[in-house]
Amino acid sequence: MGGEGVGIRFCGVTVRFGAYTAVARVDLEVGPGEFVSLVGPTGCGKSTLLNMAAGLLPPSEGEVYLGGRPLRELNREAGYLFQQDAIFPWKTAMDNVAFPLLLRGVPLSEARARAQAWLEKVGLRGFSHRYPHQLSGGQRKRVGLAQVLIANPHLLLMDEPFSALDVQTRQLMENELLELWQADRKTVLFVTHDPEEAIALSDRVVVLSAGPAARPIGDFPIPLPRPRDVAEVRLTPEFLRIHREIWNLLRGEVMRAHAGA
Ligand SMILES: Nc1ncnc2c1ncn2[C@@H]1O[C@H](COP(=O)(O)OP(=O)(O)OP(=O)(O)O)[C@@H](O)[C@H]1O
Repeated sequence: MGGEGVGIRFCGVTVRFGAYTAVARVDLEVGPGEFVSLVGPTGCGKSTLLNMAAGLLPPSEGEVYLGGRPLRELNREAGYLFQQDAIFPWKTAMDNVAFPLLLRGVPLSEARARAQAWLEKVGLRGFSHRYPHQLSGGQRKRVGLAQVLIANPHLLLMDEPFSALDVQTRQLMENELLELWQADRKTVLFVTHDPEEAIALSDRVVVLSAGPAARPIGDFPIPLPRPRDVAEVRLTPEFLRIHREIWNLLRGEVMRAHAGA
């Protein structure tokens, strides 16, 4: 697969839901091929920003640019992975992964061959004929990842994709994601409430303030060497230093969010 990442930029973006201002005057840029995580207290607007990047939600004010062009419709260069599984229960793993290709008119036999290759890349060789209910949570997540990546998106939007998994499975999936990402450097915007996950994965971690009118209040470069093992990197002094800095900023916002809830 080819396809480097495409950059995305939020420029003075404000989103209102009726009288409620969710995010206000957000300026945020994710460069081509960069892996950026958004962390912030619950309800601060992380999913709102992802939905804008997906072109599902227009800003009330400001503009979102995709590769330098204003994004005014559904973002067809983006692949979206949610916390909940979005795979079809009535299709096998193979047909779930082949589905985006069939939508594009790729013939069935070719789509299935490419789906099989992707199932192997995400560690599901031998599981292609299973239905989602015959797979574990981690395996279903792998099917979802293959289904998104087979469409070769230039931008990956991930909304707490691994938060429902147990710790070991989650770390395996995080390492696999990093490996796949290193292979062709798609742009990634990753939402998580967990600063440790954000630091272990990212090139930069952006901290959002509590809502209403949330906005970025910290932007931390993560100079940890790659390739990374997400479990091992957490034990390094550099990781702990960055974690302390981010948590010092985040803690106050988490408390503000709870006080306002
Ligand atoms: N369609 C909507 N109508 C009204 N309010 C909304 C809508 N979507 C989101 N909101 C509000 O906007 C704010 C931001 O929501 P969003 O889902 O982006 O937060 P989040 O940071 O992703 O939260 P969490 O970490 O809990 O998933 C919240 O207060 C939410 O209640």
